[in-house]
Amino acid sequence: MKIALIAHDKKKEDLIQITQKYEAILNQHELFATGTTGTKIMERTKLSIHCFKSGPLGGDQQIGAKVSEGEMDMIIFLRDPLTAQPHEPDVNALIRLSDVYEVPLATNKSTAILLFKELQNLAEN
Ligand SMILES: O=C(CO)COP(=O)(O)O
Repeated sequence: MKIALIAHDKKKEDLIQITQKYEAILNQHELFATGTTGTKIMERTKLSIHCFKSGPLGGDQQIGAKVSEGEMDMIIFLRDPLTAQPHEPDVNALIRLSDVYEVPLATNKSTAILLFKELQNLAEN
């Protein structure tokens, strides 16, 4: 599967920790990320990730373009609901496109873990 990993700054540590925990299963998939998120995950895991631009510089839109082309199967987007983002329209556009194309998208850690567990189930069965 093609999986996008994105986290706002205050959620990056959470995303790093769950990617570490599920590294073995994520390693079997093709990973994408916004720039800073992907770089930080690669620093702390052995995962190989294709990094797009940083979110505020268009990375969310690049991932949205992949969704619209049928080139993204799952998105983990740990949003910070308590901090205003300068690129809020881009964030909303990506979430909207994931609904348009029915791409599973997790916006918090609990849902992300459920999706990663499902990846494990799919690999075992
Ligand atoms: O802002 C983001 C998503 O909206 C994340 O971008 P970075 O991974 O570049 O910090």
